[in-house]
Amino acid sequence: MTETVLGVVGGSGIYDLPGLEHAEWVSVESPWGAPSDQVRIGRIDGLKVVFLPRHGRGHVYAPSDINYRANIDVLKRCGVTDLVSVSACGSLKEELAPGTFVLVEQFIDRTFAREKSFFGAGCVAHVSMAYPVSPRLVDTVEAAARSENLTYRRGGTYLAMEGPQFSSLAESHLYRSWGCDVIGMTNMPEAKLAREAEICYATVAMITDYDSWHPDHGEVEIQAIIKVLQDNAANAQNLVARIARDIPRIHEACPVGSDTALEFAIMTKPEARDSELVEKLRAVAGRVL
Ligand SMILES: CSC[C@H]1O[C@H](OP(=O)(O)O)[C@H](O)[C@@H]1O
Ligand SMILES: Nc1ncnc2[nH]cnc12
Repeated sequence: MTETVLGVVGGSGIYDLPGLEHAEWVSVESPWGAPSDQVRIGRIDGLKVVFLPRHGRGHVYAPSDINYRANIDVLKRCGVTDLVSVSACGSLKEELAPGTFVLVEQFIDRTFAREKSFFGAGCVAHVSMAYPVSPRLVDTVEAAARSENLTYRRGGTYLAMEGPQFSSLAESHLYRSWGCDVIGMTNMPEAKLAREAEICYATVAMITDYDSWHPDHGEVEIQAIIKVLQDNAANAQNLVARIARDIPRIHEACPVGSDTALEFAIMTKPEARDSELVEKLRAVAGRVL
């Protein structure tokens, strides 16, 4: 029996979580380097909540500069079982207007300049990413979105691009032709690393703009994005608080195996493993090492 610990990664515009009781900023060290910031640890209705601002307070890190491995490692060290990412995203569909919350189901990873795995030479592992989000966690997020009267849609594919520049018109049309629904720069490799760390993951994509494809909306403009983010920050924070109040206090087994992803994933024989890497893996993979 494992007690639920809710992790929240706050994206652009979300640098704190008001409503956390007994909250304090805590430094957590990681063998994977420096995380984006200290974590804010507190309680909501008795539940332990661990918040990490993805870009750091003051928005210090660009998407390619975020140390995703350190971030997931410190969340794991804090006991996080279930992680909700709150992310600003562009819309690739007419019906997903700015202000809509999309509960993402799938990802296409087009990032190319990031460390994407905790594993590698000396300890090789392959986990499944067929179902990257945890449906049970999304159930909780959806119920919370409904209770908060948010405009939301469950399902959708998130295209992760490298950035930091926004897409060209041709790229925007290409991603639409692939059937993608939203576009952002951060949820990969975050979702992959959460899976390797056996943490259930869900993404709340807050639509801030129509990317560059929409004939009536023109190019993406950061001022317009910031305005939508400011208008929606309270909604996002209320949503997280509701999730924290409603999520079951005992972590329920994930139907797609997020919390047991490493069970048979490690290929390298124990005697062939690199002891330094094994030591670094202690928090994320200690259960199976
Ligand atoms: C502020 S627009 C671009 C920026 O916003 C998104 O970040 P996050 O997912 O952390 O909310 C997007 O991925 C870009 O990093
Ligand atoms: N159009 C867009 N492309 C990539 N990331 C975004 N974040 C918010 N809007 C975005």
